[in-house]
Formats: sequence, structure tokens, C-alpha cells
Amino acid sequence: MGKTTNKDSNLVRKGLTRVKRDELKKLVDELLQKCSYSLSSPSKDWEIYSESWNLLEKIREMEKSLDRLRISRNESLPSFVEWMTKHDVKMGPVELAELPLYGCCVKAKKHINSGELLFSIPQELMLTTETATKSSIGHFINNDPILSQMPNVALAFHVLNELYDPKSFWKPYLDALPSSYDTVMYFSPDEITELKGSPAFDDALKMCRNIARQYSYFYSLLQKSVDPTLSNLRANFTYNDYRWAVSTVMTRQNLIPSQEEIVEGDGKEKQLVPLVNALIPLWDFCNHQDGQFSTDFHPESRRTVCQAGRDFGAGEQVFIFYGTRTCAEQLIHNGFVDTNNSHDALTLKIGLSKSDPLAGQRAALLCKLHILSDEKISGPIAFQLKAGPQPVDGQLLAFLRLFCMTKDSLDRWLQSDNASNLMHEECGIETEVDDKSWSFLKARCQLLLQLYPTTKEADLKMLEEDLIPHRRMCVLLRLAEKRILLSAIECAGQRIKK
Ligand SMILES: C[S@@+](CC[C@H](N)C(=O)[O-])C[C@H]1O[C@@H](n2cnc3c(N)ncnc32)[C@H](O)[C@@H]1O
Repeated sequence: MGKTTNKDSNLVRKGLTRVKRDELKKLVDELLQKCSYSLSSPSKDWEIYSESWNLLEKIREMEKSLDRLRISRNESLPSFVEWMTKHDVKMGPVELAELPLYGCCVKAKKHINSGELLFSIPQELMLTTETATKSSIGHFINNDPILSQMPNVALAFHVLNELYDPKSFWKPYLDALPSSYDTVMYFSPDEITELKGSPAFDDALKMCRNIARQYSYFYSLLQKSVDPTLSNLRANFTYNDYRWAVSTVMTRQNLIPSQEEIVEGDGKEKQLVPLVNALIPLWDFCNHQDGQFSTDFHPESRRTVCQAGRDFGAGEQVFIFYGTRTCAEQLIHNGFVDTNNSHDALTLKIGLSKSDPLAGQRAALLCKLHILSDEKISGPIAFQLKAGPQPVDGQLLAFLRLFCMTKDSLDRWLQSDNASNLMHEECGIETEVDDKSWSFLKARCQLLLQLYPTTKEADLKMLEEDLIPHRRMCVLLRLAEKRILLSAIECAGQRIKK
């Protein structure tokens, strides 16, 4: 049995005297208490965010002695490539490079045709939630209520544990990762403020709060534990490393089919193979561009195979398509904003008024249209205002219409077998109801526009300046959102005129 006193160097936090450890513990306890406050309002959320930020600044200062010295990414790339070659990664005519604004990227060494193989990566190289549970900290992951329920957090812990192990199989890959990220946990309060007016502002505060809460929870758990398999985590775990590991997973993970054997249901139907979160070395060095998916997981060879989604010229950066995220989701979950985003949309939260005597009938019609479910008929509903010339989709159109209907109209549509026609432009609805619907949408969008402290013109002017990346991302996002609102106002105006 190993020693369990604090004299064992494996059982205490590195780099801090006992007095400093006590001081740090106090700060971490205060942070946990602050971030566990459950009631939410815009002013309270901001207060918690800024107080937590101040605590985290003090914590980061105290934990500074544990900051890791890292070699530059450029220096780490040759060992990473050597490691991949040794482990049977098949590379097409591509190479790794560093580029301003993009960090590392994959570049074409010669002209690549659409459909040509970019690379194929065997599963043995991937860090997954399955390798996490099979690792030395597997029992910790399986038994902790957060880690066992949140695969992305479990993967972040796996990454951290491997990072703290100088003999880790994944060391060449981990060394080649960025040393910091552009996720909102790396934003200063001034930078986050640039998101005011955008729905992403609340999401950013929530994200920072969740990560701070998780850090303080795990810090206390690790310091209390005497489990020898957690010694590296206990000695090295810092907020800086935690936000790094979480951001690594958030910005780079993909899903692959589980490796666990699938039991067939009484010999007849094959059960669907569950998906697991994975970090796929090399695949995760490709940056995103709008387009189509061109990556597949081949279950027979257990390899991730990535093909060119379009032609790429010699020397050109090779992009892949990450998926249909809005610009706000890209900012919050991926740490970038791509304004050439054909999937962009703005979340519009609208609900039925409790004081509306027809609220029950409107809710019943929403249920009939499957916009609401019977289990949740109160509270705001999140709709998406789309970028482009058609900002209003069928669901939002139907909501606007039934929101503005009279009792007679509601009764008729509730009894109709063709209620789903409300989601289509031409549905034989009274002009008066349609006019009211578009006027309501126009007024709501004008109100939302006023929530942003700056105008579209002011944003455009700011973008002409040499903005630091975080500020630039925020300005790009709010500009994209204002464009969606302005286009919805324009569209509504035209419909009313009609
Ligand atoms: C999966 S990684 C891609 C490789 C990454 N550039 C690196 O340095 O390792 C995703 C990250 O790349 C960057 N990125 C990806 N697509 C981008 C884009 N279109 N514009 C700007 N940054 C992008 C963002 O920082 C994002 O968090």
C-alpha cells in the first residue's frame, strides 16, 4: 500500500507551501459557491461572471508556478508527423503548416481533386471516451457523477492526465496542440462585453460559469482524494490547464462509432452502434469552411478517412466542413466566427403571454403542429431566424400566425385536418392575420436590434481597424446577427405592403 500522509509528494499539490495551499483552497471554495448559485437574471449572471473572473485571476496567479513550458508548435510538428507515420497514418499530398489567423492548418502540396484522399487515421491513435475509461483513471471517470454522465468532460480529463504523463503514448500529438485557445474562457470581461445585445452574451457567461464550477469541484475532489492513480492530476491540476483541456475537446472533438462489441437483439435487428467522443490526431488540424462533410469512419478498417470536399490548388490551405453551426455556436463552441456561413441563424425566443385568455388554445395548436410538446407548454420557444433572403421558416411562420389569430380562427385551425398548412406561405389565412403576424415580427426584430449598443455602421467601421482577435470575432458575430434582423425587418415590411 502507498503512503497516505501529506508527506508523500504524490499526494500534494506541486509548487505551493502549506499556507499558500490553504489560501488557494479558500479561493476555490469561494468560486464553487459563487458559480453554484442557481437563480438566473441578466444582472445576477453578469455579477457572478465578473466576481468569478476576479477570483480566477487570483487563482491563476497562485497557480502560475505550475504553468507548463511548451516548445513552439513549429518545433513539435516533425515529431508529430514521425509518430503518425510510425503508426500507419496514410497521408495524401498534404502537409502541416502554421498560418496567421488560423493557427495550424493542413496545406495541399500539389493540386488535389475533389474526392481525393487527404488522409486516413487508424483508431489506435485517437483519444476517446473509451480509451479514457480503459486508462489508469478509468475507475475515477466511471464513478464520478459528472465524468460518468458528461463524455466531453471525461475526455478532457483523459487529455489532462495524458498531458501530465511524460511517457504518454499521445505525447507527440499533445505537444503539437495549441498552447491556448479563443474560446470564451480565454476572453477578458471587456472582450465578453462586446457580445452585449447578442444571445451569445448569455451563452458565453453560462459557459464560463460552468467551466469555473467544474474546475473548483474537481480541484476540491482531487485534493481530498488519496487515490495513487490520481497523483499526477492532483499535483498538477490548475484552472489554466482545465480550460485548456476543455477547449481542446470543445474545438477539436468528433464522434466515432463505439469499439465495444455490439450485441444483436435476439438475432433479428442489429442495434445501432453508439457514438463516442474522440480526438482524431491530424483530422483536427484542418480548419473549417462552408461546404459538405467529406469525412467517414470506416468500421471494417476502424479508420477515419478524410477526402477533399472540393478541388484545392497547390499550396492552398485544405479546409473541411465541421457542420451546420450558426456563427454564435461557432464562437461559443469552436472559438471562431466564419461569416461565409450559409447555415447562420439568430435564435429568437418568443412565448405565449400568460395573461392571454386564448393562450391555452394557441398552445394546443402549437402542440398539434409539433412545435410544442405536451410535456412542455409554458416558457419561451426558441425559433431560428435564418440568414439569407428567407429569414422565416415554416415553424416560425405558423407561430406568428397563430399568435395573432382571433378565437374563431383558432377554433377553425384546431379542428382542421390541414393545420400543418399554416407552415406554408399560401394557406388561405385571413390577410388581416398575416399582416398582424408580419407587423409583430417586424416590431420584435426592431426591438432586438436596439439591444445592441452599436449600430451596423459602427461595427463596419470597427472592422476597418486593427482589432485584436477576440474583439474582432465579437464584432463579426454581432454584425452577422444585425444583418439577419435587418433582413427580417425588410422581409416583414414587404409582406405587409403586399
Ligand atoms: C479543429 S481545430 C483546427 C486546427 C487549428 N487551427 C490548430 O491550430 O490546431 C479548430 C480551431 O481552428 C480554428 N479555425 C477553424 N476554422 C477556422 C476558420 N474558418 N476561421 C478561423 N479559425 C478557424 C479555430 O481556432 C478553431 O478553434
